[in-house]
Amino acid sequence: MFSSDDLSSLRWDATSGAVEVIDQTLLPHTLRWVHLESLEDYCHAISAMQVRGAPLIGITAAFGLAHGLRDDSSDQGLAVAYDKLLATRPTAVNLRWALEQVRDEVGELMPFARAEAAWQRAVELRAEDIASCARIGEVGLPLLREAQRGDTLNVMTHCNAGWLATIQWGTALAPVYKAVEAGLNVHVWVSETRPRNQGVNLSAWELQRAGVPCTVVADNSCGQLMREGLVDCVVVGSDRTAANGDVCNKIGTYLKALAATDNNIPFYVALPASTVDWRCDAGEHIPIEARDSGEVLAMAGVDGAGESRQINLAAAGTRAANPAFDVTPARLVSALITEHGCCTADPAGLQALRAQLYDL
Ligand SMILES: CSC[C@@H](O)[C@@H](O)C(=O)COP(=O)(O)O
Repeated sequence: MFSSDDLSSLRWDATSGAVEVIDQTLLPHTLRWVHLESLEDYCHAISAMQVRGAPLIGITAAFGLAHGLRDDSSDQGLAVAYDKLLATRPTAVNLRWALEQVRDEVGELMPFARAEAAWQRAVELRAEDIASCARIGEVGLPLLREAQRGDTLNVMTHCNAGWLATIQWGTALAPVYKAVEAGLNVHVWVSETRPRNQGVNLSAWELQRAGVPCTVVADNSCGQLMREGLVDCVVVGSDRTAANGDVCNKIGTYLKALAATDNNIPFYVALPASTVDWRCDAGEHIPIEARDSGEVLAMAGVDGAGESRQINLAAAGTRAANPAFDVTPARLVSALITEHGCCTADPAGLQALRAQLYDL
């Protein structure tokens, strides 16, 4: 029996040791679960973005490392699987964090005991992620209440930081789901998030599925909506937040933060503590993934008959650049919403969070 309920992005079967994930490259048109049966399957799922979103990337990698240890639990097997998984995507720090959690758990064990211990740790990390995200929702809810100016609470989000990007609840969307649960009249502006379209393909899909009213807009529309007073607050997730409060997130986040600041609109970043990179003192040191230019020059979707199609947008030979993330300076972030409470996005706020985490 697979572990999870309906609204979960990764499920596992305790008896067979199988793991399944939703293939997010097929959404919103097709909901298909794929079995991950080898270390290579896990690496492919992360690098091809069948799974994506910082927390989900981390949990998937944790299960991947456990799977790799089933095949080779020697020191060398552990190192090889760790390195292969770590190389799948560069920006989301949860990948390294989750791999370290598993490696630290099993590294000192005899090889024969490693695979099972790694599996147990991956299962725990999955459960912890669900609890953290639910808590992020609770911590963020009062901020959303405070931001609401009319009958409807209008939240803007970017990319997908909902349950598809985590296991359940999400980060940025967790307070939204909690607000709906609390009976607030919520509407979400979903920016499409070119070039991979996580907003229109994933956030709109999961919000609609949950019955939350939402409207997709082109990325370029967001500043104008803010100027017109149609946005009460912006909430986004993060792939890596530096110890000074600089926030790295999906490309386009920075522009939203600038527009929000210019319009006196709160700009919140929701993230689990595992997304803070304590070894990184400032955003400029965060590696920004450069993805294939084809993602900018072509668009995928389905035609009127429901057939998958990829269409070219540009003339042959057109050059494109595709930085997948940007860094929003801490000064543009109203607050960080974590499972441990809210903190200011500055060295003091992060230091206080760290002290809470490590009992300093
Ligand atoms: C809870 S997810 C926060 C971020 O990981 C999310 O906003 C994002 O940027 C995801 O990027 P992606 O390239 O789709 O993995």
